[in-house]
Amino acid sequence: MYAETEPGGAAERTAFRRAEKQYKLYKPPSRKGRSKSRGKQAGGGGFGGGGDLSAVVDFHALLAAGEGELPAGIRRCDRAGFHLPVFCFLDRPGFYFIPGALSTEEQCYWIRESLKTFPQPPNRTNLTATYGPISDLFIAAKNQKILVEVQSSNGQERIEQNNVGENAHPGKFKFVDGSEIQKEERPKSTMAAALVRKLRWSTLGLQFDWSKRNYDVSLPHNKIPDDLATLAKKMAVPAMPSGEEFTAEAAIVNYYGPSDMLGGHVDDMEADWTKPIVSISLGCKCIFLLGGKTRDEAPTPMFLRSGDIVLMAGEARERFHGVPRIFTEGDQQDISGLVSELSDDDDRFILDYIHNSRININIRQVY
Ligand SMILES: O=C(O)CCC(=O)C(=O)O
Ligand SMILES: [Fe+2]
Repeated sequence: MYAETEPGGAAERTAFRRAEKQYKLYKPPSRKGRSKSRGKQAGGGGFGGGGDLSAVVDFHALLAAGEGELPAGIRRCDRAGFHLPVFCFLDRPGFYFIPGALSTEEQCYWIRESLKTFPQPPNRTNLTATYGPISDLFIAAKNQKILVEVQSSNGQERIEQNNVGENAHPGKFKFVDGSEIQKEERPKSTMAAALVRKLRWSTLGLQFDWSKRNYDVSLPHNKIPDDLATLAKKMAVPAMPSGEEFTAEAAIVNYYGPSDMLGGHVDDMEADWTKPIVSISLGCKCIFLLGGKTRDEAPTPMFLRSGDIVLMAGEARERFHGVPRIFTEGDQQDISGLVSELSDDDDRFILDYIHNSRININIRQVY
């Protein structure tokens, strides 16, 4: 999603790139090997290397261990009046980690919203450039619809309108039932379920323009949903300048499949860096790298799990960060709470999706 700016060949020249590569290529050890390394996971800062996860900071383990057991460089920075435990790094001011900030029920709610509501026009997604605005993608996927091109680029109708049913939308593509058209009549067609899998991002509120790497205020947009804005305001408190309140104006929702990663980048398109980015993790566990102001500085790796919230404000806004690895295999996802909460038949599609996916909602005050 974030363009790789370094030319080919530069991939491993920096400490950040090396860490990215090492974690991206990490393979879980065999069961025997895994039991040997158990208990080594709550390491301190810095990238230990060696192809294992022993250097990855595990804030859930630190929370369980209690305050006396914190590794050097990590401390609690709970805020009076803020009801959740907060961790931070002594040498990374402006970065805050709130483990387990959301209940399982809240996580399920935001996963549903991320799949059903957030990709709805006028919000744009990575699919918009190819297919135009797509309405009700999630419902279409549940109903096994197919998206077909109904008008070729030269303007000719490909399919008679009366075949299309009620799901027509204004672009050149429409959802149809598989039974409604012959295979040979589908010059360009994709299962709606496959398109849900191809979702990589959606943008809420002020629309971010990835090609210009800036907000395009001329694009039509809805304001951030009230409940998301309220959540962000509440969770931003530990990182806010005292006496000020966070106003959610834009959000990027990232959807990660099994081998997806987010390359190291800095989010610098918002005017006031004293306000945090409020970043919510949902679904499969991942490794998050928090680096320095250049890629030469070795990043600190940490696990992000479903329900964790990270805040990046002030100096932390200038730090490279990224997600080199999500854990979709076997027992590594840490989504057992979600699995039991999503046991209704109605949630089957969501459960199938989240079994090997991660969603991140990061909310920003732009001005
Ligand atoms: O997925 C994440 O946790 C980080 C996302 C991020 O850094 C971004 O969208 O700018
Ligand atoms: Fe970011």
